[in-house]
Amino acid sequence: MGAVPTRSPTHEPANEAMTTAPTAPLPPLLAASRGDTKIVPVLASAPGKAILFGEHAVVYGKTAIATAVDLRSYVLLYPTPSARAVTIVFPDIQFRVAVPLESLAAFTHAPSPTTAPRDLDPDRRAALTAIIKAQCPDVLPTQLAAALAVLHVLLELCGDTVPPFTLVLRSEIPVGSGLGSSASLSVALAVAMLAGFGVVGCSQVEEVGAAKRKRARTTSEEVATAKDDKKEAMLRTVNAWAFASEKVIHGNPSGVDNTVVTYGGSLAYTKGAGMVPLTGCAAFEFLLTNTLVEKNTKIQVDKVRHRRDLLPTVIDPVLDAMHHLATTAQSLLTAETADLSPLIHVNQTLLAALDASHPAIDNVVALTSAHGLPSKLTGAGGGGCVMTYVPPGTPAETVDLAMADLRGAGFDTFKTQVGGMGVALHRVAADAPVARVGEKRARDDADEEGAEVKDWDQWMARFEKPVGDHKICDHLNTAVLGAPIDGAMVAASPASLPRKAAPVDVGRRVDEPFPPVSSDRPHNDSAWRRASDLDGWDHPVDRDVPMPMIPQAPRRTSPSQPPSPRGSDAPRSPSDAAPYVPPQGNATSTRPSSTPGPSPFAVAAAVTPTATTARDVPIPTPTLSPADESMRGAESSRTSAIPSETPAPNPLFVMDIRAVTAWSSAATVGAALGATLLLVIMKRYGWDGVHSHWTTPMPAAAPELPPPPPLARRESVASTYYSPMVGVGSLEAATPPIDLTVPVPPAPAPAATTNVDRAPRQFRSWAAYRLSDMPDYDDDGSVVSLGREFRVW
Ligand SMILES: Nc1ncnc2c1ncn2[C@@H]1O[C@H](COP(=O)(O)OP(=O)(O)O)[C@@H](O)[C@H]1O
Ligand SMILES: C[C@@](O)(CCOP(=O)(O)O)CC(=O)O
Repeated sequence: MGAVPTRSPTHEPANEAMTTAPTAPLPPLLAASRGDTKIVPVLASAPGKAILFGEHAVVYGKTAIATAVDLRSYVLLYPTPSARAVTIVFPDIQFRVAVPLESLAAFTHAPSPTTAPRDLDPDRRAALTAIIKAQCPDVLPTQLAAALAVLHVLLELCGDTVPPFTLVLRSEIPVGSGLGSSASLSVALAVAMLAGFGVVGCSQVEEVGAAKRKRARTTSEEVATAKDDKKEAMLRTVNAWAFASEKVIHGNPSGVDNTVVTYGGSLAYTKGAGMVPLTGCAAFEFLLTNTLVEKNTKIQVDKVRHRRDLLPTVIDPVLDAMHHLATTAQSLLTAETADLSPLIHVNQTLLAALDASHPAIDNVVALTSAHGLPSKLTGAGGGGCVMTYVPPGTPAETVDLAMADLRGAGFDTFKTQVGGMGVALHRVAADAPVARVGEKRARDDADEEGAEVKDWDQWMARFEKPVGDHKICDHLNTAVLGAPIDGAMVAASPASLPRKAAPVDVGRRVDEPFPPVSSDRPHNDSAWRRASDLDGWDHPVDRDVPMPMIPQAPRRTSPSQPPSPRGSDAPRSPSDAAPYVPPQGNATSTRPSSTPGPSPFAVAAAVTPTATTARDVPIPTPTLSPADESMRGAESSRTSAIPSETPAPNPLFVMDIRAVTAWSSAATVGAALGATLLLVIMKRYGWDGVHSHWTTPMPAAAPELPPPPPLARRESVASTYYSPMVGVGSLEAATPPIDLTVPVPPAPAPAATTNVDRAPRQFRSWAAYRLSDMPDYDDDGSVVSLGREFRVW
């Protein structure tokens, strides 16, 4: 199937444009209301993202391909007139600060809602940091960065007339793992602020409603054009403000993250040239695996920049190659049976050349390659998440086996699809306490506002609580008001919404169902504690009610180092920095007593017959330049989530790796030659998987290969790959030995050979997402979708 472009192919570079000139005519609401700024309660959300191709290269003007993913951040904003403060609450990273309004009054400047948000200059950054530290002396850099982003956006919008309000952010996106938690925060924050202060939202809703009424009298094309213009203007505004927030957190982001998070779907993005929505291209499934290794985007980007400065003639061609991969992928994505496997594989290799990978990432790549599924890091790398491409026609069992192996190795993994809803506003269902008062506007008199605050505070307590594996919106019982993906912000909302509306899936073709999506989702593994246990945490409700625990992914901890809050990217002193130690093959450690025992996946993996384990996979000891050394010293803790005995069920892969290892050792050259000879013989006798083991799983019948020896007992499921670098979150894989007395089952049938040409097409087409297929309003005016993809929660 070919591409089906449905709208103007290239959008202007909103990120850059908005930094210099106004791009969207905005109501002069704030200027008019200076001294009397009001805020409307808002719940907004934005997705996470995955970069499929071109991370890092995109910083240097190369093209990247990115997609929204189905994990979201939610920002709740509501007035708190009695507080005389701006209260910022980040439950995911255990932070809460109440900034007195008086301290913000010093920032006298004209608000800029009708122009571009400015960058946060160093002086203001220092001043705002001092204000936050005056309230929270122990604030961590992670917390500080996010709080600064909020205050910067706020001051740019309001100048010195900041009203008292509370802002709460909850996220399903693991913090700092390459899935765009900061971009999602920034976009949700931007739209919540812009809508809360009336810059976008209400008036546009009315105009969209008017467009609907006009529709009977005008051609649908005219209406669509008018709506598209409004939608585009709003999205550009949100994107520009989100970019300003991203810059506060990261310094010099390329803009790809906030753009894809704002618009949703998938797109090709080139800094300075804008983005091209990828419509009409083949959908495909992929896995996201969290290595649970903390990474820091800024440090990763600095590291690549440093390497490029050192070796420009070497690194520039690498970046060019990444660009070509991205543009090739862009074309291939429109092909009926495109197989992106080689591109994924090469991109990962190039990222490793930039020193953006990590042993834990390499391990995920190895584990999935053993099943014929190519993987690459996604985002900044150095930890974080890995995306695994599932080529069209891959048997479901292959994916399941790969996922079981990944989980058995201690990684978080889940299935997802490219594309998804961008930024959105939500409406609370009718029977929720907040819905009753939510219809009041901030222009209500003081008494009514008092009642409103009370209810919002109750609801905020709900918003803060963990929700386990459920979506936050399920927990909150809200509905999406409008999803401005390629579209307008908000449509007319119904008078009342059902408690939990049935999903509206506007993009799905009935004859091509989605592949099943795992209910297993990553979540923030922030340590939820009793509210009263948190320093400086003045939770208004449920103070003494124990907060339910989110099931924790096992954190790897070094016995010598105390655990620290997740997400900290606090710089550490060089003396704290442990040297980079190569993997200890026989290292054992113990799982912390609080850590749950091995998961069913671990046991399942343990009984999988396997001749070798992931421990045998060599991890090269890096040769570091002095500059790299110092960079590593300054880097946040890097921990390994790699267990010692992860089954590697594809013997060929293991053999391959061993051959490489052997070649690296003069003493085992003979073994390497023997292994090579064996491969050549196997190739000679018709096994053409030799050259492409990473794209083609082992054939069903491979009589040449002896069955792997049974595994009757597994000594441990985790150990250390290399010692933790420094401080926070330096957690080591640990588990007590597991006594497996269960009989060893027969070897599972190997996965069938993948043949994309013959494989039935199982993945639906994105053509269903075309704007022209987009649903419009229901007759009763209650349909609220304007996006390319839309659902009611
Ligand atoms: N749920 C959250 N609550 C508060 N701040 C967050 C949250 N998620 C992300 N952040 C902010 O974003 C930063 C992580 O951004 P980044 O390193 O780019 O990771 P990612 O790859 O997930 O975007 C954190 O240090 C924090 O400042
Ligand atoms: C490395 C980079 O290309 C992507 C970073 O993504 P993330 O912050 O890891 O989600 C940086 C950028 O594009 O600004």
